[in-house]
Amino acid sequence: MQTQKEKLFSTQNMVLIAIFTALIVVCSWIRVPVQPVPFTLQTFAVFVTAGLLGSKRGTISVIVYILLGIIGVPVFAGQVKSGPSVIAGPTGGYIVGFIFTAIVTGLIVEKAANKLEGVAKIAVTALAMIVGDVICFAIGTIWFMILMKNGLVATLGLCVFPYIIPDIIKIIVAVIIVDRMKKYVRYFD
Ligand SMILES: O=C(O)CCCC[C@@H]1SC[C@@H]2NC(=O)N[C@@H]21
Repeated sequence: MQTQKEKLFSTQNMVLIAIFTALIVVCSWIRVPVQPVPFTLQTFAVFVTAGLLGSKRGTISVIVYILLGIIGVPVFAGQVKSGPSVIAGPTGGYIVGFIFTAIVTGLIVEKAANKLEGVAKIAVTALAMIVGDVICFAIGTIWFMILMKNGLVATLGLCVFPYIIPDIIKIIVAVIIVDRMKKYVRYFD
């Protein structure tokens, strides 16, 4: 009988975690490098990862992604693309926020959405991603304000407003992908 820990770190789960870490890396490279905050597909990747793998495995994928960046692999999207200085920089709050996005989105999907069917399941999956995104933006914005000594309104103009419509589109696409792909990943649960 496998313990919870052995199950979480089974070979299948390690492979899944590696695949989804790679997805986050690739989605970080797909970016429009505007300053100070680039447009990227990182949140999309975190939504899909947490939606398909759930809270624990999804969060581990995000943490592995961040650790890769911290040790120097160029996986971040900002001007400086790796190293601890990125976390300490203006977009570091979003990167830390991805961890909480994965925890919260994964938990809501596991505990609520996966127990539902049809439209209700899709609606709760979308809600899970919206809540996760709001948390990421909140941490990213507060981080940016403190670091850049900016006011709230100016920071919202730089860090939130331009990204709302793109992030809504990402959520719609992520919900469709999670809905269609869930049956393949459930095999490994
Ligand atoms: O430097 C990094 O790697 C982090 C960049 C963070 C970009 C944020 S994530 C939420 C929002 N949506 C985007 O497309 N860009 C910002």
